[in-house]
Amino acid sequence: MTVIDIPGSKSVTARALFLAAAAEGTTTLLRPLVSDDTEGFAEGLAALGYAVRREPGAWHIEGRPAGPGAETADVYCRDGATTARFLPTLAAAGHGTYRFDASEQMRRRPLGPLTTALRGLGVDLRHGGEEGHHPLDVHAHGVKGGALTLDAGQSSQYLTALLMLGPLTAEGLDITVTDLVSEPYVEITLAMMRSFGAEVRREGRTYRVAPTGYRARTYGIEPDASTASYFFAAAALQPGRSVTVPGLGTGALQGDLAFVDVLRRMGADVEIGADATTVRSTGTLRGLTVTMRDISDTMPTLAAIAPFAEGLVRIEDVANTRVKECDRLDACAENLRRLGITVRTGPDWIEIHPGTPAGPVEIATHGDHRIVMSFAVTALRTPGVTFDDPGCVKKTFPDFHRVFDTFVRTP
Ligand SMILES: O=C(O)C1=C[C@@H](OP(=O)(O)O)[C@@H](O)[C@H](O)C1
Ligand SMILES: C=C(OP(=O)(O)O)C(=O)O
Repeated sequence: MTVIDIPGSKSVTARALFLAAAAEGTTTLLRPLVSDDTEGFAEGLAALGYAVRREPGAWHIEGRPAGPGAETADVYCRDGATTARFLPTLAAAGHGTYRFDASEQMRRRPLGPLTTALRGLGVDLRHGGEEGHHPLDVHAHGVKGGALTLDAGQSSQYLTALLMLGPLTAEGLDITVTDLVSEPYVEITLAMMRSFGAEVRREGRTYRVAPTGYRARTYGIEPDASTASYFFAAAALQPGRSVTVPGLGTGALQGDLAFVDVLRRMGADVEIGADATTVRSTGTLRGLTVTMRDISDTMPTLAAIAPFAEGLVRIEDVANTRVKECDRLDACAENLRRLGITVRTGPDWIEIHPGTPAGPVEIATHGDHRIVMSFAVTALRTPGVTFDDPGCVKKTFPDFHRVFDTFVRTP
């Protein structure tokens, strides 16, 4: 059995950075993810005037409950949607003038429901280009709070940003949600807000957040469950193999651990313990129809092993994967077809037929880390797979290729 240590969760690290920056006191984050997304977040905080000290294995953040220390700042959010959506929301609670911009792809990704909600709360927010997209100018003068309605049907990150803003408002926030994708990510947000001292409760479709502020603490970041999916899939795909990921067990915050339930339905042997998860191949991989609305970051992982299943794999309710680092439904279909696999797609679904992928093929990554990491799993049983941009894994896992190669070579 191979044991793999997976780096820290991107989602947990990003939330922890926000909460630490907003808290009273100094927070230490243990085992934060060190990657383009989270370094971009930390550098964004530093540009806003927060004191962030990064040591190997521990990041220290001095909280500023009144908001950014800088009166003006230019913040580049790189390719990270958590950075691009959470940081302008944090800055809105302070006093100053801040400009936010992001990569070309992040400029294309939507944030209109979030900017509309912030304006509804009285935030003076202007778009430098297209409405509902980066770049943004935030003229911050504190947020009074109140009630708002939000459509989070395209991204749960709008709701997460506003929930985390709630304790920093003068009167608290009531957020009523009309639609919501990726709901388990909101559960991560609620759990982490509470562990930094916030009071938040849910009544039906309404989240009520009290104006408590946050308290600093020492916080341990759990391993990234989406990253773990590549190793779980690789074990399920190869007869005789198994993998154990420590630090992700029944108490894990991240919904993406439920990817192992998909592998179990396909025939893998799965054991979720108190503090570790193990996946073993049984030599069988069945087709299935599965909704991935809650865990759509693992859609490419499943698509990449789908041809090896005995029957059709149909993945449903994943429309929002079209507005991620690339259009992931199209990118998966394009690359599977290059490998000779029959694929059909619709607005929010993909169907992958059984077949034997055949190289040599260069995978078109579209700069998307998950396309690389997913098709690296396909490559385990497909000679001749290469990538046009293998380095784009740096977004969430700069060391992916080395760690994955070691995993492949360790029996
Ligand atoms: O809140 C988060 O940390 C995330 C939420 C999800 O996004 P959407 O809510 O946009 O689906 C997920 O895809 C992303 O990788 C991280
Ligand atoms: C969609 C992703 O990232 P984000 O939305 O945080 O940029 C991802 O990591 O797959």
